[in-house]
Amino acid sequence: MPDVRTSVVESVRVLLARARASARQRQEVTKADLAAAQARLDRVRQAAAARPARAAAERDARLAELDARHAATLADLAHRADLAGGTRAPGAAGDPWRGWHPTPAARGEPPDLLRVGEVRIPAAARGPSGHPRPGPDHYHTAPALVPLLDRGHVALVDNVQAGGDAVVAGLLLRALGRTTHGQIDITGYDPERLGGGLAGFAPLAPAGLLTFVGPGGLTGLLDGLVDHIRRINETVLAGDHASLAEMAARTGRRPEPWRVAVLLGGDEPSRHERAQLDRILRTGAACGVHLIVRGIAVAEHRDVQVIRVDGRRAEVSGCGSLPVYLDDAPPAELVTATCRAIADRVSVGPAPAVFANLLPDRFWTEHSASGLTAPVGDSPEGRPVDVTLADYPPHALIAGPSGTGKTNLVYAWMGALAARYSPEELAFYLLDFKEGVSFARFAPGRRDPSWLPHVRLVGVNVNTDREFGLALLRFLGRELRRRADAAKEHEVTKLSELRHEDPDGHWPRIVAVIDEFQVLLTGRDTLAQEAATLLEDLARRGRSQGIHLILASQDVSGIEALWGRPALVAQFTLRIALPKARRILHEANLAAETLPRHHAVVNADSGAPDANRVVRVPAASDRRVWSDLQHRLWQDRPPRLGPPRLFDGDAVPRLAQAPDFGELAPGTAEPVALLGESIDVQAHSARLPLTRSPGRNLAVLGTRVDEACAVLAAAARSLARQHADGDARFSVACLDPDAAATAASLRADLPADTGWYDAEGLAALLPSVEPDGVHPHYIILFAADAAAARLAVKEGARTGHEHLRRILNTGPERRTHVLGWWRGVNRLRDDLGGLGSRTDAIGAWVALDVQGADLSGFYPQQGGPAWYPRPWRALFFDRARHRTPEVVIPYGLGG
Ligand SMILES: Nc1ncnc2c1ncn2[C@@H]1O[C@H](COP(=O)(O)OP(=O)(O)OP(=O)(O)O)[C@@H](O)[C@H]1O
Repeated sequence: MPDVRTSVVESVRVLLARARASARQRQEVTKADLAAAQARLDRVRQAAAARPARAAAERDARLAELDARHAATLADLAHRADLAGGTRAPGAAGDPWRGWHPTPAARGEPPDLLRVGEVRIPAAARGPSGHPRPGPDHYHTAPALVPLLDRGHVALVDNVQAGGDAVVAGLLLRALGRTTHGQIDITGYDPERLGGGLAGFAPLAPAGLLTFVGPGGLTGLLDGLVDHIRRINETVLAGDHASLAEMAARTGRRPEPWRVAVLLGGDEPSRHERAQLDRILRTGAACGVHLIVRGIAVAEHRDVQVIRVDGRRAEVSGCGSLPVYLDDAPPAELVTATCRAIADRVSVGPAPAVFANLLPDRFWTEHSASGLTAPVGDSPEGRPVDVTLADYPPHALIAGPSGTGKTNLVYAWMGALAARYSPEELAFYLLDFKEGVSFARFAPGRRDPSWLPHVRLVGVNVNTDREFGLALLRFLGRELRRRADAAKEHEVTKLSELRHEDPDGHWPRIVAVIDEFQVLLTGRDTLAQEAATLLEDLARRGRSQGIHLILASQDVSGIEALWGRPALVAQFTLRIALPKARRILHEANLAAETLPRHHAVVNADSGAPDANRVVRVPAASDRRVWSDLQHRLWQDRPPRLGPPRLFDGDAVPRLAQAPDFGELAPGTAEPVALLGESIDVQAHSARLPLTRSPGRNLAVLGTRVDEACAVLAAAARSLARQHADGDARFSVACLDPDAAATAASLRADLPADTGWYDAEGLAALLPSVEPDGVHPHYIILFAADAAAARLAVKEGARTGHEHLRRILNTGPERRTHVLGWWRGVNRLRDDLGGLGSRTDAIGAWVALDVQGADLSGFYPQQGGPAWYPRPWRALFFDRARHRTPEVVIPYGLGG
């Protein structure tokens, strides 16, 4: 007999080993077996009691020993079962209702099992006779868990209403608490109590998370679920994954919600309904479709847990014959409060897509010869939505009212592209006409020295500097010609062919992004006209040369600016509409109207309704999210790639940092005065060559002292850099005390023999200037007009003005140049001899706060140039070189 007992315990051990080996999944079965072993043991004991008395002592001793071992094993098993239960039903899946709160499973983590009560395992306690005696105070407990989400279905068989209600409510609440808000769709079919059975969950209904189906609706409900299963199998799992759970574990993405249908009684299902029920029970779990059925008999299936409820007690099929004591129903207020909180969260919007999902496993593996393809977000089913720029579609228009996420979408798209294509394959040129610095993050900054290696140019705060937009278009136009010429040379027409013919050439695809591009095209001036013409040319011919434009705009006006040019618009076949964007899609295409927040409609067919693809756009604006990616790419940048050119319209450039200044050296045959920074792509300086020809003088015009001083000082400093000591003569006259500090600091930087004059000194200097044609002499006049009274006085036979005019007229040919500042155009005219006098001695001028019309006397075209003065900008015109004047930014004073 002891052998039998030993074997009983042994078999329990085996059961335990199996249970552990199968990841404790079948622990409930083990418990059942254990209970059976317990029963067998009792029977053995009874049999043993009938044995002759002389065996009793020995028997008792052995029994006692067995009992002790058995009790220890049982306690150990029960303890482990309890622990295992805690692991398999963590947090909201198993916590007691007191203090319960949702604890959604992490991304990719399975929601696992749900607790319905506790299993009671009788302990091997001893009665007064010394025999073991199971009793209510002598049992071990372990959680009774049932598989639902991703695992199966639950069928309740009960007579007593209250117990079953508690199980349904408990299961639903725990399921809601274990999943991310809004990831479960519940459908209630409760024909007898018309939804009363799920009343506490009603707050989920307005958020669309709970739907009630009326008494006649069972067929439709089951048909709908079967359809979901079919669709998910066909299009979501698509043969790549066995189940949504496996897909989530492997990819971290779960594109479909769980669908739980709660069927609470009703008439006997029809044959069709029963067939559909069976289909769902067989195939639903893999697709996240689950049933909680009560009062409807369902076929036995391994995915179905049957709970036979009898008041507080129940038998749960997974727990064998061990009794289960059901938990109380969750408190009504806990149910409603939880549901309300979930509904509130969901109403705010769907769970956002994730930026990391746009990035490939391995960076820089794609080739751009035939185009650029990258996702901008997920489809509502969770699949990446790829967007292509290639021969077709070549260019994109993005539209959406302010704050709908255009910039964010551009970031997401750029991130996805930059991670796929190396800087050899892709180059970005970025321009933001909005106030603010949204693209500045791509260039090195004070806080973060990294940059996005693909970016060659960033223009920020350019809202008043439309010239910079024009400069970018001109630059791209030149690049287009360069590519077209290279293609011609290789006897091909397209970038893909050129790359094939010239595999060693550097021909990345160029993507130029212009945010708020309409700023460039507004204003019916020559600038807008030239910009539109350039844009049209780029749009038309850029497609085959790998130059792609992405234009973004807030409102209709931007699009309208283009609309006047149908040929231009037609090239932008890729349209991206953010919520409530207007006129970007086809007229009959209203998809953007109903788009939720952080979504976009991507349409690669000029907005035709059939080509709509809805995209959930991830948050890519967050600096941390972005800088992680940027740093990775920056670390791997090709060594030859320097930082991008950053043009910041709010920044004041420095002469000392100007590339053109750095290149100046003594010995230049033809000295050049640098006047300020040109508004162009390469940060060149505006140059005034001081050749030996008539008119090579400079007049700076206007009342703004700092800017005038800045221009003159830059000119003088740059000239000084081109002459060895003693090679050239500098004379500085400062006639306005406000300019004294600048003039003095300039003088300190010029050769030691630089002359320094006031009005009196200037009057004495001018008659003595006799150009020798060998040594250059630069006469720098700060506020020349302030000396007018003194220069009007004769010095010998001539007035100071006459000497000045002599120098202006004849000096340049003999290497003597006047670089002067006059505080008004008329004052310059007066110094030149008054109205009607010749102005050609002033071959170049820089206008500050001077109206264009006032410059007409110094400008070849009637009416003067179009110039509306603005702070720290100047208009530079050189008769010898300019057709139209150029806007320059004076270099900052002080270094
Ligand atoms: N898909 C998204 N997910 C999360 N947050 C987003 C998303 N798109 C935009 N946002 C956030 O919304 C705000 C506005 O976005 P964004 O600046 O991109 O809009 P915009 O259309 O460019 O606006 P504006 O035209 O005024 O510049 C930002 O704070 C951004 O972080």
